[in-house]
Amino acid sequence: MVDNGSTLSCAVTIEWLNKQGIVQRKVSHKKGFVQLIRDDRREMFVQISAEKCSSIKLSLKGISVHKKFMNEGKTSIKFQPLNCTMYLSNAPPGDLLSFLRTMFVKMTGEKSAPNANTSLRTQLLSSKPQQFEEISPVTTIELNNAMKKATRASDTTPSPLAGKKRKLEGSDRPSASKPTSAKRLYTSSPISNEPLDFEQKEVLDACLSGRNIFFTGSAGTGKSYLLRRIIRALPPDVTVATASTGVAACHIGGITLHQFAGIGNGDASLERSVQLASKPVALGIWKKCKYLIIDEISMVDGDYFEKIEQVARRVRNNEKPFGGLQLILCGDFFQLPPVSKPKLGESKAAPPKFCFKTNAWESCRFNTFELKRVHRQTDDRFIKILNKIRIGHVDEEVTDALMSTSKQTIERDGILATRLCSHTKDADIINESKLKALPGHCILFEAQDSVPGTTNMLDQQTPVSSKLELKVGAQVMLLKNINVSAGLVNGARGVVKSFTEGLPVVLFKNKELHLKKERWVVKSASGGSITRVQLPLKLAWAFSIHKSQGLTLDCVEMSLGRVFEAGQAYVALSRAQSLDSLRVLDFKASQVWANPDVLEFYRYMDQIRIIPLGPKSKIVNEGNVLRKKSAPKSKLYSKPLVTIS
Ligand SMILES: Nc1ncnc2c1ncn2[C@@H]1O[C@H](COP(=O)(O)OP(=O)(O)OP(=O)(O)O)[C@@H](O)[C@H]1O
Ligand SMILES: [Mg+2]
Repeated sequence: MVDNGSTLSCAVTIEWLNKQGIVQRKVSHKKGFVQLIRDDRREMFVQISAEKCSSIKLSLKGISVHKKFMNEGKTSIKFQPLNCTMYLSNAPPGDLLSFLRTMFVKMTGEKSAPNANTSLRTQLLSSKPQQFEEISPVTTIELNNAMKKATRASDTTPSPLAGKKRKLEGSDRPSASKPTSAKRLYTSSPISNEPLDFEQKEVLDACLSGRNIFFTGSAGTGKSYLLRRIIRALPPDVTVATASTGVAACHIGGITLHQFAGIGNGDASLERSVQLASKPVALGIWKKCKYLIIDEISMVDGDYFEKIEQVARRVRNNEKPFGGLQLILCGDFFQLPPVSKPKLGESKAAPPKFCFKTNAWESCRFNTFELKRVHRQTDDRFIKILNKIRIGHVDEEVTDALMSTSKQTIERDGILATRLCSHTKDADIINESKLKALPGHCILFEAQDSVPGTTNMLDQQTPVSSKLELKVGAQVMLLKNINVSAGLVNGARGVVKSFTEGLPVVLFKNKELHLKKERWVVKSASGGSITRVQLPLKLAWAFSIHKSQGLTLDCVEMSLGRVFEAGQAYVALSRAQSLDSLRVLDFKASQVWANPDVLEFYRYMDQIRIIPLGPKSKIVNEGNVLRKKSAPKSKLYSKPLVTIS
């Protein structure tokens, strides 16, 4: 549970060593409870308890903490005077971070505590038994004081939590932009830097209550943002974070659903799929997993979803839905559907089958939530327009607003708009030809991959490619958050101005940045890590709409004449942050439609109130797709169909 930071539930092992360094006593709890407390002299202790065991108190005087793996839910605390070490593992990373921060902040403030100087003699002479109390939550003042002290003392005096080696984490990296673990203790704080809105908090609490959860919401409501927080609130050893596509998986630090399931593309028979999932590595993961998280669920094929549900029950030997796993799914079915390919011998692909149409979905009995507060856009008018487009509703207001963007100048400081294309090939051709047309030589940046033979896999699963060619004048996009407050975030657009020491200098919105290589870590299905080191850039004259799903883009233009999927126009338009940073070249109402199955699904979802389509609507069913033949003008359509509160 996320709390005030003074308690932690995780696996705990404590080892006491003798003078020769040999373990003379060891205590291990798979489900331990660790709490920060202090006695009446205000001395801080950590208390370790577990069911049916007596608790242990260890004084926090003279400790050193190894925090390098805190993001993986692991840390060790060495109690020098007691000659013992406590190993914490499988801790929800967010909780562990709060816990370490509370410990650090409280210990930093300790010297000024009023009772701190009470002499030991007075204490010993006192007839009162030693009293302990819980540590109170960290206040903003305490946090700021601790941060100031840490900054002042940096690099000279070790902090109370400094590890023995005090090696800056990441110093072996080619980039200096990764914060140290000590700095991350403050900056990646789940309370200060990554606030959740009320709706997001509600979903987080529901996820921690053990129920199967599906949360949805329009583009930019912070679904992926919240998912990252949920992942950090769950015990990492038993949590598998996945997404339907490699890039989306990388975005949340996970693997693809296909990698996790280990049954190939799911076309094999159930028996064969069970055999595949029963291979040692795959089986180990299936059995260990307790929480299965899937982002961009709209793109998971229904048949595949059904297959993995059956496989889960078989390999986990448990007849509950998904073999008793807790499922946390997230996505917006009004965005891109599963990619359906023609079956062998057939010329046309079958209409996409969504997960929500399967028995497996039904059996999971999801608690469903809809996030309504949009964070990507702030302009209410644009949000309203996007919400209409989402459900395939185009009226005069929508048409006028989008058509009026067709001639506006959105370019600034030589940064051109990114063209979103309905077909991947078109985007590739535009990028290649524009780069070729620039004067000067190309500089090639090749990725360094930690495991040979993983180039294709890493091309799929990281946003950066193995080979990147750049010239002065190249239009690029930043692929990592470098400095959030300065706007140097994933999706920021820029132009290459020069090269210094072989590395590009890029001008982003009024901000020049000397780029360095960055590291991407991809988890392999067996739990290992594969890394790619590359510049966090990609050519950005054009992108495919499919590749843009999930992104927030600075400055975009699009021609939607050749869109071929329900929701494709919505995905493209909703990447923009405002109408001022968007140019739609040839908008027509016919480019926008929603899938009728999706409309039906949302209509009946508990939390969503959809005003029924009226009899005057000119909505025609074409196969599996709902197309609007003309922009309806009736009064009925002057209201958005989805009520937005
Ligand atoms: N509670 C919040 N406070 C501040 N910013 C937020 C919050 N939630 C989300 N954001 C920001 O809003 C933007 C959109 O978030 P995110 O990409 O998670 O949305 P999404 O719902 O996953 O969108 P899409 O459906 O397009 O994938 C991001 O820049 C994110 O950092
Ligand atoms: Mg998202």
